[in-house]
Amino acid sequence: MSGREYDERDARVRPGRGSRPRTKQRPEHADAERATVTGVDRGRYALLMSDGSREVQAMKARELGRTRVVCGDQVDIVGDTSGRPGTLARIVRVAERTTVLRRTADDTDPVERVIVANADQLVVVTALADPAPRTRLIDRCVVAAFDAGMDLLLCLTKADLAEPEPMVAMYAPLGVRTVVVGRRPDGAARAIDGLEEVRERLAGRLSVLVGHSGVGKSTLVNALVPDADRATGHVNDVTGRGRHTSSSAVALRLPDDGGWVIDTPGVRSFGLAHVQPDRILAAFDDLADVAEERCPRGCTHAADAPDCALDEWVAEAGTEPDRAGRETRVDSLRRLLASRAGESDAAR
Ligand SMILES: Nc1nc2c(ncn2[C@@H]2O[C@H](COP(=O)(O)OP(=O)(O)OP(=O)(O)O)[C@@H](O)[C@H]2O)c(=O)[nH]1
Repeated sequence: MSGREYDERDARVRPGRGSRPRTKQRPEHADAERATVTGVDRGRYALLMSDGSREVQAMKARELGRTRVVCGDQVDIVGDTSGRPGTLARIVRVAERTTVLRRTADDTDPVERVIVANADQLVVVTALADPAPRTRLIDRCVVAAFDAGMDLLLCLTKADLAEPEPMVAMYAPLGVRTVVVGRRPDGAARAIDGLEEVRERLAGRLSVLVGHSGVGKSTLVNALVPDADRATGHVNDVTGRGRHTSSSAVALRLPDDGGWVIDTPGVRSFGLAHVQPDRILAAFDDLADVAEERCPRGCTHAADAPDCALDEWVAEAGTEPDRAGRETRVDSLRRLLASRAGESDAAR
């Protein structure tokens, strides 16, 4: 027996579930380090530390709940950030995104999901021939880029097979910048004319590449990033889950600090259902003014819209070149409005 009296210090209280004090504040993780997401595969993330020092594999911390983490995201990580084989860090924060690009909803997944974050340029790769250019994807990309606040670059490939002028002329009225590449006559696999200009356009930016199968996107990526096969942000075999699936996005760093490209294999278009037609019209400020002042209420501005003032505006042009210029602008707007509505090339 001790010589002192019992007091509350002697009472051992085991708090029940309900009374356990819970921190309302999430832990701050002041020691977290910043990294860029370069690849995603079923709950595992490939990251590159912001200082470029090492690649790290990570998983999402539980506290992030259902927050999606996508390629291009800036994240804060804790835990084992050594990047040594077999280690997994934890992602505890996702930085606010400057832009998001959404994949189109499809039959297997009716939800439009964010697939890339923080990209500032959308590069639509289109062959001038073999396969013949299809404008629908380009038009949809123009809308997606405008809506996401990204620049659009049209990269025309296979210039050795067809002249680029008609395509360049078609997109110039929309303010779309174009680069043209093609295989050199000597035919060497990685010898591509125009590659330097592409590099200049990509320098210092985070660009997303999109294109139909067979347009030469892989050829371009391999020429830009000579070790692309190794440099892909694939998730390694920490868990035996294997490589990224072919449809997930992968971020690649261009040599000599030349920027980043995100390749989106299997992603052929982007969701536009959330883009309001007014937002598309707003991209054409001259037409938006006319529409606001003179179109009937609820006008769709489509080619078959009754009393759409844009047709009058074209007819009013004083000179022939002026008229042709106005007509091209109106046609472009209508093409984009139709592409948002999901009309096919054939339907138009
Ligand atoms: N003539 C010519 N052929 C090219 C050029 N670039 C690529 N090709 C060929 O076009 C075919 C398709 O090229 P890829 O780079 O595999 O095309 P991709 O867009 O990556 O296609 P997927 O892998 O299906 O997504 C290949 O046979 C290439 O050799 C070019 O500039 N000129």
